[in-house]
Amino acid sequence: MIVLALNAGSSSLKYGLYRVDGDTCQPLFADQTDTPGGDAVDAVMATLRSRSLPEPDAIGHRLVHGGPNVRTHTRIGDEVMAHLAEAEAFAPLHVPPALAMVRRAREAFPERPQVACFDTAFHASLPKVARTLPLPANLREGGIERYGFHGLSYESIVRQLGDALPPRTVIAHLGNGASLCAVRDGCSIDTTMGLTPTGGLVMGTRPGDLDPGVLLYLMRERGYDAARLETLVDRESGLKGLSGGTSDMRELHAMNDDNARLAQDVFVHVARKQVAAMVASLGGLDLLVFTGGIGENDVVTREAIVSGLHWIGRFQTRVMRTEEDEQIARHTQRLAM
Ligand SMILES: Nc1ncnc2c1ncn2[C@@H]1O[C@H](COP(=O)(O)OP(=O)(O)O)[C@@H](O)[C@H]1O
Ligand SMILES: CC(=O)OP(=O)(O)O
Ligand SMILES: [Mg+2]
Repeated sequence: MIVLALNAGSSSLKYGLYRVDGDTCQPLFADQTDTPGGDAVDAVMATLRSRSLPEPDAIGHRLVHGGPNVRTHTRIGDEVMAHLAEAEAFAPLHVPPALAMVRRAREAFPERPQVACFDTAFHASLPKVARTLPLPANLREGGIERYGFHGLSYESIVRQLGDALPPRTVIAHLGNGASLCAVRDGCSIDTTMGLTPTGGLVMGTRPGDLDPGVLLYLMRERGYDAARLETLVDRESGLKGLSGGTSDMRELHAMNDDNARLAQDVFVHVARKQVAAMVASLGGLDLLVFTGGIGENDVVTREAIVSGLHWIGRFQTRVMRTEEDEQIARHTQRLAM
């Protein structure tokens, strides 16, 4: 089966065409553009056709959030579309452009199966104590809890490791968005992101964990409303806010500037501290895996994080390529059959 995998992230659309047959997933073409959204589906199809690549038999979409009601990868029908519309509110940076792509792909290929693959699915195994946010029951019952994200990336690392996966692993997905996952015996038992992909580590444009009092202060004393706060925490904070310019780690390394240095130092400080938190949840550490654009390519940042963790004792470190798109293709083939 030929599968088109569409991975709409916060800052890019990555996509790949795969021939999936049982356990083998052969890449035929992969590329990325910087504008996820409905129009991107037509642009991707034009590129594939211009290269005389085969037409997809099925299309798989990465959805960062499925809301409280959809937490397993699933074939897309009208009922799922209604749940996805609800999920927009939980991840306004990611879900609206991804959903626009689902709508356009369903319109363009009404007869071909479409599959939604969720970042939240891998974290369905979170124990109650890790899932629960310390809020009153009426809010918790409304689905306000820790969902966790980057699940397709974590799944792909667990799959690639296979029998080499030790009992206690921390996976660090460090890209534009960044999070950590504590994996015990192949299952997520803790993770740094929460209800939305804004929490946890310092990211390209998101702050990660922030004293909630900061938001209250900004509302009360500085007149920020919800829309202004959303822009602040989704687009203006993190590495970009700290450096006063770029969210791109490569550019930060190349700059000779105090704020650029501060941005890198805070990124490393928080990542190191949160790795230690994941180790505490696991009760020890056998393997630390780095993945994502920064995790895979940035030896300086990796070494800065690991050099502050030697007190943990003996553990292995590995750098692995995230295969989110292959993971989407595999699920799509399985669910489209
Ligand atoms: N060689 C490199 N050194 C340092 N950072 C890198 C390198 N290559 C990529 N990056 C960083 O990876 C980040 C993008 O990660 P990526 O996983 O591609 O993002 P996305 O979340 O959009 O999928 C950017 O901050 C970029 O600067
Ligand atoms: C969940 C998330 O932050 O995704 P990305 O890293 O693709 O922005
Ligand atoms: Mg990504």
